[in-house]
Amino acid sequence: MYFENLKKSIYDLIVETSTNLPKDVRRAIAKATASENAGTRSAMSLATITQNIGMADKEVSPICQDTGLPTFKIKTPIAVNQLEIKAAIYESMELATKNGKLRPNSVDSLTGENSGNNLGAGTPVIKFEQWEKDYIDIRLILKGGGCENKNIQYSLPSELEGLGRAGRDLDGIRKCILHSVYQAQGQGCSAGFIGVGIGGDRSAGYDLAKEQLFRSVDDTNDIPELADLEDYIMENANKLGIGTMGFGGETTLLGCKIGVMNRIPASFFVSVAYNCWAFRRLAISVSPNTGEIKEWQYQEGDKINFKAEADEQDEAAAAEEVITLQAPITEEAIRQLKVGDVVQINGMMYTGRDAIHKYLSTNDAPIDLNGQIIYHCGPVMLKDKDGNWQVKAAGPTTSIREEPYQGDIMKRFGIRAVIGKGGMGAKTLKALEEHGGVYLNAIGGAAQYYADCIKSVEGVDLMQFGIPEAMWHLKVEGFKAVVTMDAHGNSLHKDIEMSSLEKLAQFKDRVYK
Ligand SMILES: O=C(O)C[C@H](O)C(=O)O
Ligand code: SF4
Repeated sequence: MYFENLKKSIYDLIVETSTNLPKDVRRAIAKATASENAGTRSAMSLATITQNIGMADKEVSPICQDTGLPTFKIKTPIAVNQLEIKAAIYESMELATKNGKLRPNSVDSLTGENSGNNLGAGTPVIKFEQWEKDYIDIRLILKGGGCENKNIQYSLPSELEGLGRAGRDLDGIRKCILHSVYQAQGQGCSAGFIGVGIGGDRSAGYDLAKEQLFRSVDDTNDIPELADLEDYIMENANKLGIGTMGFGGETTLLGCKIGVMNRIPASFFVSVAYNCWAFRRLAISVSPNTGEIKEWQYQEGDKINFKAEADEQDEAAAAEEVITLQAPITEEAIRQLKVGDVVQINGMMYTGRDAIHKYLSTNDAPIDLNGQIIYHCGPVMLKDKDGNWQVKAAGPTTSIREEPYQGDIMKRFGIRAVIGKGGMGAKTLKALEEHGGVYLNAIGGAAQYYADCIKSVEGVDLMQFGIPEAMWHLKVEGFKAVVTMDAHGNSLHKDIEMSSLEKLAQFKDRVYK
């Protein structure tokens, strides 16, 4: 019975972590929502984010389609069999994947093959420790790829853009942390949380940074200097004006936790783990006798329940300014759009992310893409009992990874719009101008919100790349996004990057002696 109970406990932990955002994280998001000015793109994004959290609660479905690299941290009393816990984790992971609570996310690094069940070399990550207490503590974090790609490690001393020299002292550490928030821009689905590790070697430094993400958002650091630095960062990183999704705005950072360990004389690392707003981490205390859950962690304080429905008044006000796009779209219609416009899409869109872009750069498209829309998205899909595909979660992925291919592919196939998040670079911007195309920024992490806009799955191509990477043909209604790069050479991402760099430079002067 112990093993069956243990499996159930771990399964419940996985499902709750993927679908139900912790209370401390909800409070931080609610606070950001209250501080954002009404009518701005950031306020609109936060409204979608909170609605998405409410929808995930209601549907018991993934908050974000990227259920990340599941990482378990486990503490066991001396006599507990750790191999049994590992076996229970593997079985629960497989079941959670089969039930659409996790996206199949484990990919062979050499062949690109998706294992389909979230198991494979190095996945999930499981770390054990022993302790003297009489219960098992199991912590789980589901950290997505977009924010993981924005982690950064500094080796001091270092020259930092906007901030100048960062030396081997508390002030140098301060500069690194501010810089880490700047360099992430909106790409890690800001507003984000950061865990910082000072010291260690390169791997221990990142481990320490990630360990900080297991602290409660509302706790206070035991080390007074670091408690002060955490407050300083929270106050000042929010002056960078990056805002939700990098649209500009008041809140860029939702939490900052800093840990320290010794180093060796020659090395001085500051490692930063960036986590998106979809900060999914929970923990349980489990009985070593029965395998049952004794207690859930991170449950202090009030729980904010966000509504799963849009506010009707807000909707009506927003609808007045929304431009409707229906694919196939003409070049003329695209050239009329400008940065800042809010669009809603009705009709077809086709998913394409890393594998598809690489494929299309040397192969023909499986369908006619002329005038069509590409959506940078790797959804969670499940087959229902009649054999039809159902979309379980479908938010955008970080677009910048497609920068080497995007412009050429748009021109070659006549694609008029791409939807993603975080923006793209100079090469794509130039192609948009030459060819007549737009980049549409969707709200990162809003996987339930967008899944709801998808009315049917009309087909799928290139399934050999696995579920997240295949080309899904989706029929959508009222799919909202913001034009952040237009056909006139304008890019909101470029503008925010420049203005935030200027703001970053205000923090150049020494603060700590
Ligand atoms: O893989 C994804 O679906 C999204 C990823 O987490 C990202 O932020 O780009
Ligand atoms: S899409 Fe955004 S919210 Fe989802 S895992 Fe990636 S960074 Fe996080």
